[in-house]
Amino acid sequence: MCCVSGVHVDACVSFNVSRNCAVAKDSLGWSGTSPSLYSKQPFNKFLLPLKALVTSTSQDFPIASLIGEEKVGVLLLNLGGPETLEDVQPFLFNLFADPDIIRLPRLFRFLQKPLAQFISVARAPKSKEGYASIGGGSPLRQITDAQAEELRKSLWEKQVPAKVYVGMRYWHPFTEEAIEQIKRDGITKLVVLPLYPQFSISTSGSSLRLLESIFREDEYLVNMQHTVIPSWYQREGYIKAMTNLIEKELEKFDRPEQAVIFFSAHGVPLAYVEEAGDPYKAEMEECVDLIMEELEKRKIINAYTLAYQSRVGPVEWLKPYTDETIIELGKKGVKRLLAVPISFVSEHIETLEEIDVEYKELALKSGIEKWGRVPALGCEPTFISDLADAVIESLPYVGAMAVSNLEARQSLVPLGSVEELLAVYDSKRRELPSPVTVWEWGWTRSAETWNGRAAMLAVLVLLVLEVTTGQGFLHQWGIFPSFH
Ligand SMILES: C=CC1=C(C)c2cc3[nH]c(cc4nc(cc5[nH]c(cc1n2)c(C)c5CCC(=O)O)C(CCC(=O)O)=C4C)c(C)c3C=C
Ligand SMILES: [Fe+2]
Repeated sequence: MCCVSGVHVDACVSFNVSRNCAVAKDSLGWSGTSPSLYSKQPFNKFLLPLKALVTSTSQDFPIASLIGEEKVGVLLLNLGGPETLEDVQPFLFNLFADPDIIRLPRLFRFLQKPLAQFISVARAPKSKEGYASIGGGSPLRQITDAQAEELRKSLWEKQVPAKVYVGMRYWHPFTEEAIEQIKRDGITKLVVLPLYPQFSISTSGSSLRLLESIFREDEYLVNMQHTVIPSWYQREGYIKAMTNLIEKELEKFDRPEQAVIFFSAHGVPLAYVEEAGDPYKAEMEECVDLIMEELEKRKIINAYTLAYQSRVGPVEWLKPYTDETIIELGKKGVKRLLAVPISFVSEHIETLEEIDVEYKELALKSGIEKWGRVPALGCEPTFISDLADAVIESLPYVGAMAVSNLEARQSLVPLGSVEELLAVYDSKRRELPSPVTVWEWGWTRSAETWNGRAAMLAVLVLLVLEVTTGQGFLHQWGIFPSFH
């Protein structure tokens, strides 16, 4: 680790990220994308000296005195997934109606729902095929419920009698449903824990934004003390749990030392990182670096790489892309590949279908002879116990003005209230270009409102015609077939 407690973290992380990319280049001989300048990201306010984060344990806190008569709740935030094939289109509608997934210029916000309807109907057949091939629906709800139950048990074993709730962003149980239950149960202290190890505007950010709007409108919630753990990829327990899984899968190879460790993260449009200040890429690179350091401590020094999967639409997403990288590695003569899904802690459609079927097939076609895949963490005990520790370590800051308070800034987990966390990235945030290009028509902010609206309505009519007839300019340009 290059970071020492007390060293200013901006400098520390940007050094770490650059070094990380250099290692990837050396070990595989191809150049990845250049590292983003992390010190320019607005969200780094919440990053803390890494050594402190990595070495923390729950034993540092007098737990009983923190809880007292309070009723503690933990709200796990997650994406949600369609449980049946009939759910697929409405699930996609909810996803594309989210301005953190498709952000239209202010002038065109009124088109968000029609556009979501259009894209969800267009995409549903392909998505349904994917969900049909993994058993007819997403396993996310079941796995997240099991994680919530294991987390509850772990907290109770650590003398924290908390209730754990699941709030999904795009499907049942919706965040609103979880909040209603939290109110019925009379929770007085709430820890908000997004189940994404790395922060992205499109995932944790979106869930927190929704939560903020719910909190703002509700008298009970406005007064409820809460804190948020926005990302936790740097925690020792998580890093060790991931490393254990990788080590175990490597042992299944005939010559483990020759397997390339292939971290595959869910992508985001490049503009999220470069224009909107999403810390996702920097956090991902640092996470991979920490796992590789832990492997090195165990004398495992395999070559490795990080690529991004699951892009939607034809705009540029984070690179290198997983499919192109697999082909590249095959050309370079790599014969053994171990895929490691890194951005999500449950099995889901993109591990079970995209990685296990599509990328495996591509790898075998590209000359890879032995393919392995690390399972998602699910209810792995080291991981669950570490999540419980993260919750316990956050308790002293529930209700405190964490971010503006020096003590909290130096705390063991990065904390902040929902409102404060969002304020930080909103302060610099510009409009996010949509991952779908249909609206990118060179409209300027100064364009006349009504001219613009009339033209966009005309486009909408064309789009509706295209969906209903299956023919038109988007099909000709291959825009629909390029959805993942
Ligand atoms: C960290 C993880 C994820 C990021 C970042 C993310 C960004 C992102 N996703 C889409 C579009 C889709 N995502 C879909 C499913 C899906 N996405 C994630 C995670 C991240 N998404 C998960 C875990 C899942 C699967 C849920 C499940 O049911 O198992 C889908 C639907 C599936 C499909 O049709 O392929 C879409 C569409 C965008 C546009 C985006 C960033 C802007
Ligand atoms: Fe996604």
